[in-house]
Amino acid sequence: MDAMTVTDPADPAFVEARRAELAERVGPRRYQHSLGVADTARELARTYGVDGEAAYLAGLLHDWDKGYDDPGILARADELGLDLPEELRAMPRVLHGMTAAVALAREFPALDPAVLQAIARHTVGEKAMTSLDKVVYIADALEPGRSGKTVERLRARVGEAALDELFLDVYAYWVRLILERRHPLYSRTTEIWNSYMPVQEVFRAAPGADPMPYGRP
Ligand SMILES: Nc1ncnc2c1ncn2[C@@H]1O[C@H](COP(=O)(O)OP(=O)(O)O)[C@@H](O)[C@H]1O
Repeated sequence: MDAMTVTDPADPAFVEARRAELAERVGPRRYQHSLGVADTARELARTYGVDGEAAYLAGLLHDWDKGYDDPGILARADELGLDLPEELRAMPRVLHGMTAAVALAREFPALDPAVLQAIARHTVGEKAMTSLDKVVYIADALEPGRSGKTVERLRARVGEAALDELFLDVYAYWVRLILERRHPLYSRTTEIWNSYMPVQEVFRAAPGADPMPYGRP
């Protein structure tokens, strides 16, 4: 029997079947990246008390739809019935996680919704990310194939920093990269970032203080 015909996630052969299929869906570099994200997600899961097998599977499948080019991913989104705002239609590179989650749910209905959600959220994130979502998001940036000083500094924080802190550090790193590359930034990114910020303490001046202490020439 062809290994790829194993479609039940409860079957121990399911992961191997999807690995084989992924190797045909994406190029060799992207396949290696996916294996790296899967392994890194499993390690992060162990460190931060998350389900390791769910993390591995979400990491393995996060780039399931990365083989499509820009017109291809838009056609895929339409075929899957995703209702995309104009802004996202103009940013086809951010769509592959969202389409993958919907496509995988359709093809493998028994797949854990928590795994699908982590896949959907791995590119632009979301408010109220679960620990599994965060682990996959971080693993995407820190897998062994990624290099650079900032990546190394972030990697060194694994296990030292709390998961929430590490997630925000990686998120901030990605946003900086997008700005440095002069790429457009998805408008919800600010809203998502702000949702993780603590409520700011409001500074109140003493009664009778100069109302414009910083504004006077
Ligand atoms: N908030 C964002 N706004 C706009 N583009 C983004 C945002 N986050 C990620 N991207 C871009 O989406 C693309 C895919 O990112 P990602 O899914 O993290 O990579 P990969 O799937 O290759 O591991 C990249 O070009 C990245 O810069």
